[in-house]
Amino acid sequence: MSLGGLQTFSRMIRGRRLFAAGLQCCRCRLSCHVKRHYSLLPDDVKSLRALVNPEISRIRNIGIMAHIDAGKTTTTERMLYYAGYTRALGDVDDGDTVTDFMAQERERGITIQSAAVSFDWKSHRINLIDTPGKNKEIRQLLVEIKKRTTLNDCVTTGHVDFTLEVERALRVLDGAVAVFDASAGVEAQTLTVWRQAEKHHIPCVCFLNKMDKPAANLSFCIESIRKKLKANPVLLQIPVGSGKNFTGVVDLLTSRKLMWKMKSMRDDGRVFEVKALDRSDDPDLLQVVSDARTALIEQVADLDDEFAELLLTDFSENFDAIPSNKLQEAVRRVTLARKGVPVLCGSSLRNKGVQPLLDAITAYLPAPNERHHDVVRWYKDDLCALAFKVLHDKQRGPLVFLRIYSGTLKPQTALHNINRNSTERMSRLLVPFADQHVEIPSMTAGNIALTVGLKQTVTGDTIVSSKASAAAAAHRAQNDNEAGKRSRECASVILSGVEVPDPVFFCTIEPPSMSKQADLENVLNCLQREDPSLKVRLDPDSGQTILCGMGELHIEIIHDRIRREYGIETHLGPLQVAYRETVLHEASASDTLDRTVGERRHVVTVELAVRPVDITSVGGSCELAFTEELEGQLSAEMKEAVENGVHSSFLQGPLLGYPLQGVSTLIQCVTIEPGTSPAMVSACVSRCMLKALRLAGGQVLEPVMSLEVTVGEDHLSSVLGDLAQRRGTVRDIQSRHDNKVLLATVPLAEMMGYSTVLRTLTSGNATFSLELDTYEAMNPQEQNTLLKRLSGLL
Ligand SMILES: Nc1nc2c(ncn2[C@@H]2O[C@H](COP(=O)(O)OP(=O)(O)OP(=O)(O)O)[C@@H](O)[C@H]2O)c(=O)[nH]1
Repeated sequence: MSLGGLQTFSRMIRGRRLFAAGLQCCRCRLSCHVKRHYSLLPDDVKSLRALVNPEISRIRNIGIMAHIDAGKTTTTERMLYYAGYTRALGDVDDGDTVTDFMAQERERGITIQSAAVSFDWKSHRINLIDTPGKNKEIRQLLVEIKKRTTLNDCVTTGHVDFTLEVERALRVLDGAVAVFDASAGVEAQTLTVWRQAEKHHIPCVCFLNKMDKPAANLSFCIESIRKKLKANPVLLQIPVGSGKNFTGVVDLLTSRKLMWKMKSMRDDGRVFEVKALDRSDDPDLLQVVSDARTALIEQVADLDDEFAELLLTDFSENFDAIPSNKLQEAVRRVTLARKGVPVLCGSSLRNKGVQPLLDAITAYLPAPNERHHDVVRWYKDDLCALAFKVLHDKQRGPLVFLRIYSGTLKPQTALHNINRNSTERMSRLLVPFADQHVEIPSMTAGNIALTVGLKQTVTGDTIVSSKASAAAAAHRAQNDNEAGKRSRECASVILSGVEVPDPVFFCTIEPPSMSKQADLENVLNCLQREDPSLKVRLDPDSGQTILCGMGELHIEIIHDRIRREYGIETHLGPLQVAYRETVLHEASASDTLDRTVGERRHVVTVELAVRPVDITSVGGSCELAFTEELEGQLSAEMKEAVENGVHSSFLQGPLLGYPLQGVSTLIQCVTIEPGTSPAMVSACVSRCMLKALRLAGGQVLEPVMSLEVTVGEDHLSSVLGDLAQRRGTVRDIQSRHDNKVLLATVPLAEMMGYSTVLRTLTSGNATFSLELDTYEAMNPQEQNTLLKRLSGLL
């Protein structure tokens, strides 16, 4: 239907609304006035061992996104309870919920790691992948960090520390539930996660929680979804009563009242009454429901041509008579096409409205086979899975969470990891149930599995059944691509994992005694496999272990986990900014290495040139090339030795020993006497590189962050003044309601203590987030100061 057609249709239906309103819509449903009592639970808690592979169309892989304190954990707990997987209602305020299972989380009442939980609801399998909440973690961790002397003057990097956790969870979701505090509407953090979900084209359902609060406001929330999220809210329920008197909802699809008539404060809300609206109901409610239902039909018809056609052909006399299943099918299409988001309401804490939310998840969010995954088709029915989380269990070793995209996973089989080019044996296959795991004999496409025995797999790796299967998939991809743009390499059949940003901070980490060094190394290896954004390296000069992370909180959490989970008390050195280096000019150098080791003489001569390249055009990396002549002359072994020599020089710049960026190297001549070892070739190349880099003149690059500050107009000028002193550049100042949103870039090194300063400047009325934007050359004066400071002269 054309836009004009839709508008005409919309006008038509608006005209009808006055005519068809109120009683008529109730009358047509009088026949359904059967009072029923629903108990959605079997008497006993379900046996987890009864879990079997569900049909793919009945699987829902979903996540819950929410602003701090919106009620994500409480809602999850209610879902598990009503689905029959927990006997008692968990309470975040008592710290006994199922999904927050790490010790730190229990103690702090926060959700750091994504935990996956599987449960069944009305013959559907729901795999709930927890997307971690951010601001509360940051706030609580800051309180702890402030208590420590070493990190007193700290930098907070806002969302940056945790973006990867959320991205990782979103990557494997098919749908999401956005939980809002109905008295607050859309808040800043939801906005960030919502944008991330949009990037992954994830269909969503909105749940307006906390309808029991006196300040809960339905129309305000709907407006904020429309305005702030730029989404199209499709209201499916009308709340009955408000504040303390919120007792249930009217389902606009069926015009039935779902009422929770609680007998006491301890009533768990399992049983609720479902009753068709009738004339005995409050006339105001009848009117509101009638208007809202007509508006819903109108809105859905505007968004879905199939529904609009059905209305105009079969129900043109009475739009309101459209069967609820037809309306539901249309809402589903609208949701899957991301043209609208169904909105429901309830109060998880008061045990109202969660069962209809579960119904909505199964009714509107997509099954795994309704989502498009680019690479998966090349595998046909072969196994293709993505490792989206690695955890370490003291008894069982690494536990790898896999999202299976195609094929079947069975325990006691060898699996091939394309990213690591390694094959390893998976010993056991489990269904994840927070910190309980249930063993099962096989798992099919669309599911979330937990595996034991994969020791090399890292978060983000693609797992297939064998090397041959990966090659067959690559072959299919190659054949299918007529233009032949796709390479024959495995890269084309790797699922896109999570992009790992470069770490911006680092610090030394020391064990309490040298005897614990090996244990610490082992722990750091485990942690790196869990979290690819954590980098660990050895300082070649001091021999110290260096932790590199996304932000102070990131490093602090790692520090905390080493202590709690592995029992090692470590000492962190001061946090330092991860600078980079580049060169200013082109320069050439040559070098000869002539060394006799034992009986053997090694002689090699190298000539090479380095030059600066635009750091933005090469995405921060360095380039290496050989002259055409050399390409033909060098053996594969010697070529690799030369490459190793160059790459090791890229890791340590000549000025301060920071990694190089934006440097292009051309190997012009390599002459190697027979008997020379590859290690000597690498050593000579590294030495020659150092000469060339020194001749080319060094330049320090510093991480520049993009900063977003939300502040009241009264405090804007003081925030701007402070930013100027921090070498900040203001990009834009936008208005958001009564606040100003300041967008700027600022060197990370200048952000020490920013959260404290901002709090003081604005009397606590500002929030900010910080993300790595780019690396930029420092001006000569700043660079000199830095060089002096780092060499101890200042
Ligand atoms: N009044 C009211 N309070 C609620 C409701 N749901 C949750 N709460 C309360 O809100 C607070 C936060 O609830 P949580 O479930 O921890 O929220 P969360 O979104 O999981 O929090 P994070 O994981 O830290 O982001 C707790 O004190 C809950 O008791 C509700 O429906 N009504």
